[in-house]
Amino acid sequence: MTHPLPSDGPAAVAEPLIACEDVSLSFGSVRALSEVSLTLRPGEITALVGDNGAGKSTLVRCISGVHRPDSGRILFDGSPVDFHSPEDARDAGIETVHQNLALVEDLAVWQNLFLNRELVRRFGPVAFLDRRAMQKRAKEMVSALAVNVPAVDSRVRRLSGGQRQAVAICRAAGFSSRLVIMDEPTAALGVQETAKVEDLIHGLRDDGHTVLLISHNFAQVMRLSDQVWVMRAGRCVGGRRTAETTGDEIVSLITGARID
Ligand SMILES: Nc1ncnc2c1ncn2[C@@H]1O[C@H](COP(=O)(O)OP(=O)(O)OP(=O)(O)O)[C@@H](O)[C@H]1O
Repeated sequence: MTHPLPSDGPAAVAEPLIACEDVSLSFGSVRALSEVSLTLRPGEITALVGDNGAGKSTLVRCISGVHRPDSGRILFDGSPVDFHSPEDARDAGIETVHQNLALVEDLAVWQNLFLNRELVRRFGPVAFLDRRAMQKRAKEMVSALAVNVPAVDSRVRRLSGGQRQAVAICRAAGFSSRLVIMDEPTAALGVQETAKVEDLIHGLRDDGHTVLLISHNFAQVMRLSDQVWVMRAGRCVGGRRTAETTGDEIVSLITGARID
C-alpha cells in the first residue's frame, strides 16, 4: 500500500511519474527493502531520507536499473518497467547523479557532458566525432541551466567541487531526461557552493524535471523538497508534504519515535 500523504488534493490525481509498489529486495540474509511503496509526483522535488542503512540507495538503485527488485513493481509514467541495467533506465529518461559524479578529470567539460553519447558525423561509411557540434550544444546546455563553469573546454580537473557537481547535474538534465536522481549532491560542498547547487536543483524543477533527492541534511530537505518520504530499516515509514511538516517530525519518523 502507498502511504497516503495528508493533504493529497487535486494534484494527487495527476499520475505519479514513479510509483513503487511493495518493492522488496534482499542481499543474502540482509533484507534491504521490505514492501516499499511510494510515489514521485511529476515536476516536483521529492526527498528520500533515513538513517544509514535504511535502504535509500538500494531503492534508488532499483529505480535506476542497477538492482532488480525480488518482488513488487515499479511503474514509470503509469506503466510497469523492468530495467535490466542503468542504460535501460537512462533510455527511459531516468538519470542519476552519483556521489562520485562519474566525471573524467582529464577531459573537458563538453567531453564529459557527451561521455558515452558522443555526436558523430558520417561521411559514407566513416563516422567522425563531431567536436564542433558537441561544443556548441554543451555551451547551450550550460547556459540553459546557468551553470557556473569557466568554459566548456576547461578540464574538469581545474573545477571546484561545486562546479563539478554543476557539470554532473547539467549532464543529467540534458538529453531529455525526465527524472533526475541525486545522491547527497552537496555532501562535499561548502556553504556558498551548496547554495549554488541548490539553485540548480530548483532550476531543474522549474524546467519541468522531476527530482529524487537523497539527503541527510534536514535543513536542505526542508528548503528544497515538495514531498518527503522516510525510510527506516528497509521500510517506508511515512510520507509528508514538506510544507506541512517540520524537521522534528521527520527526525521522529526516522528514529521511530513516532510511527505513521
Ligand atoms: N550490494 C550490497 N550487498 C549486500 N548488502 C547491501 C548491498 N547494498 C546495500 N546493502 C545493505 O542493504 C542495507 C541498505 O543499504 P543502503 O545502502 O540502501 O542504505 P542507505 O539508506 O542508502 O544508507 P546510507 O545513508 O548509509 O547510504 C544495508 O544493510 C546495507 O548494508
